[in-house]
Amino acid sequence: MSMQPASRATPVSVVVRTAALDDAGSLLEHLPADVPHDELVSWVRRGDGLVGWGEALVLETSGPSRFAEAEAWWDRVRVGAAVRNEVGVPGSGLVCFGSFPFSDDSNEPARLVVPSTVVGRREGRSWVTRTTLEPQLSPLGLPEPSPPPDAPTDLAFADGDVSPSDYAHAVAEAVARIAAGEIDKVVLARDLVATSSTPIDPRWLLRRLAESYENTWVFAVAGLVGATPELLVRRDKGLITSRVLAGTIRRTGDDEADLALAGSLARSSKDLEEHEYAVRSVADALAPHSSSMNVPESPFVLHLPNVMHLATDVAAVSADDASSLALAASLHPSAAVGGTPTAAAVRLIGELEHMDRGRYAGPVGWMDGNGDGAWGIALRSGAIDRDDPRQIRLYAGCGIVAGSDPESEVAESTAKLIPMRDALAPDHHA
Ligand SMILES: C=C(O[C@@H]1C=C(C(=O)O)C=C[C@H]1O)C(=O)O
Repeated sequence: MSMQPASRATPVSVVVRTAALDDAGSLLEHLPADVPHDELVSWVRRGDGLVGWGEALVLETSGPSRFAEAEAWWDRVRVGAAVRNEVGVPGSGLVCFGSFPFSDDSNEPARLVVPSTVVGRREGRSWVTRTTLEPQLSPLGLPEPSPPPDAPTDLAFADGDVSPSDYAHAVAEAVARIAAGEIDKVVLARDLVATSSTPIDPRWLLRRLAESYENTWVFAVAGLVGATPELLVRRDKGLITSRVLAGTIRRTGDDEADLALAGSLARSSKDLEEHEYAVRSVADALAPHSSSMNVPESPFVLHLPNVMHLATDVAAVSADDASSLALAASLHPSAAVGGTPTAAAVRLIGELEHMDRGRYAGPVGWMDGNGDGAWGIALRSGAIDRDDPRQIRLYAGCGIVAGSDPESEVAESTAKLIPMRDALAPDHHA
């Protein structure tokens, strides 16, 4: 591992080799047991995506300039990299993974990492990439499969910095501020701490999440693990896409009742209004970087096992060379996790929320040497404690608008915690 200060002065040199594989099979099953858990990375959806491990290069950065510093660092790595890539699709060749704190003044740094090994799969093509600091004649095969991960043991949950009743109070105060005309929408979150008697293995969580949440991107970067249904931005050659979510309903478990609820969600003026704020914030941020854009007029209902969301897929044609990370930086924080208007909403979060979100609700994802990549919003996730990996902090938040009810928002946040709570639990099949 090597720490690189952010400066444009010198290219960072790495040697990158990508070779095609016949079929990578299940990506998550390649993650090895014998590397430090916080060095495992993942971005997987329905079997496609990238997993990786080991740290060829790492950057830590924080504060308001964290995105700009990450971009500058990536430019230096791109310039200095010697790449041999026989696959040539986005995500092959040089790749970094990253995860950024939500707030400019978080105590937690952003982490960017170029893994030593990445295994990728996209539309029937598979590959492996090795990155080293010196040219090396290392074999480009896959490691022997590791034994499967163990479940956490003796799991216990405790309130985090924001208890459910603290949360209800904060929501009530936010509703008052909205009624006073200070702001239109603010997203408030709370946390929950889970403790196991053994270190929590991200491989366990990733497999469990991927099994149940196929409509999500299952991610891990530096101990932040989750399954997000919300894609902040993807740049794939010239095409930019974003999946915006806002407006939520809890599922009952009864399919027929849930369908009726989905219908009411699609007609609810409170949810449609909340959704509209979120879509507009994304379309406005992408406009300067695109030549044409498609914003569907009305949202669809995205079904997840725990909740349903109003969802809109925005698509645009890239008009400049802004990288996927630069686009993510210009979109963050969208109204889905900040509020409207953005600056006032972020200030109100600082005033009412009483916790450090860390990397929850920040961009998480990957980028390749061409700037293509995908960045999700780190939702439905938890951060494994760096000093005590038996502990994980889970987060969930809700968009508060005029008419939001504190108790319903507590219940909605509880529903949003289900994916991680279930993923931590011992296997129900066993
Ligand atoms: C903030 C979260 O979710 C966001 C808030 C939503 C809402 O309030 O309806 C819906 C999806 C996400 O954009 C979270 O899951 O923690």
